Amino acid sequence: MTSPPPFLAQHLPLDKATASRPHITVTWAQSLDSKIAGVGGKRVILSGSESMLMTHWMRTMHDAIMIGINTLILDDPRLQINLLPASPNLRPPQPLILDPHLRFPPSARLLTEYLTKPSQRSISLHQPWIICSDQVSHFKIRALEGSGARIIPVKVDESGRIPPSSLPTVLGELGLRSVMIEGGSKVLSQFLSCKDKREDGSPLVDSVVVTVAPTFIGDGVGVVPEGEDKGLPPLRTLHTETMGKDAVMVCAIDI
Ligand SMILES: NC(=O)C1=CN([C@@H]2O[C@H](COP(=O)(O)OP(=O)(O)OC[C@H]3O[C@@H](n4cnc5c(N)ncnc54)[C@H](OP(=O)(O)O)[C@@H]3O)[C@@H](O)[C@H]2O)C=CC1
Ligand SMILES: Nc1nc(O)c(N)c(N[C@@H]2O[C@H](COP(=O)(O)O)[C@@H](O)[C@H]2O)n1
Repeated sequence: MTSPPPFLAQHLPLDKATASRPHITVTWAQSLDSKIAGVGGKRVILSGSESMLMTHWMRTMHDAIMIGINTLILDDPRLQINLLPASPNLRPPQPLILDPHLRFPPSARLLTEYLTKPSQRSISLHQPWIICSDQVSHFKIRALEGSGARIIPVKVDESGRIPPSSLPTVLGELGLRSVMIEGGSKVLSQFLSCKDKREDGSPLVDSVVVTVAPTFIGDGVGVVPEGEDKGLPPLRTLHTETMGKDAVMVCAIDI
């Protein structure tokens, strides 16, 4: 595959995205029993080669990619596009980590690769940007900045959470026109269940892309955390594609 799967371009209207109305895609890979990881958050490779390649295409189509701090700690991901053909026109997205308390370990691959391969900066490696609570101490912020990450303090609600509905503003201020939210479970469920609409009346999340792998995990991490499956919105299927052994669904929130 030398260009993105046509259904992605067709059903993710990223060309319409602007900094004042960034496109928000929520995406994950799950088993038939709705799990995204094994016991204790052990990473499981669910996507086959075809759907994983599709995920890398989707990464390069977005300005940014966002994960929760637990996923960063458990998976130590690179969030790269190494499965795509080498091309100066294809860039990985800007990594954003949702990390209210600054638990980000300086040993994370996202940071160490950025620091140790300076020739690849701005080409294939981005400085990790960490979105934290504005209640975090300046001392903690300076320490992590000193390790090489960019820290972005934002307003939190009474429970210390960054309200999902504030994401479009945060993205706009950072000059990012689109984000692909890749997980994990807590992040996915919060963004999917956010009932606040955008200023134009549209749902917060524009696109939902789910890879379903024909496998059962059993005990493990669900798509939504246990007990938090209330208030999830109805979805409308825009497209289903078979990719190797997997099924990929593109949906929109139906409100
Ligand atoms: N199959 C797949 O496609 C994917 C699977 N995964 C899997 O998901 C698992 C991790 O999921 P999970 O444990 O739910 O963790 P997450 O990766 O969702 O991270 C959760 C943490 O992120 C912070 N956070 C989340 N939402 C907010 C918010 N609104 N405001 C502020 N902070 C927020 C909190 O940090 P704090 O606790 O500090 O408050 C929270 O505990 C891993 O096992 C990973 O392998 C991950 C991505 C994709
Ligand atoms: N699309 C997809 N399929 C799977 O089977 C997965 N386990 C994931 N996980 C997500 O990808 C991140 C790791 O990606 P890299 O190895 O860095 O490319 C992981 O942290 C999850 O966000 N995704």
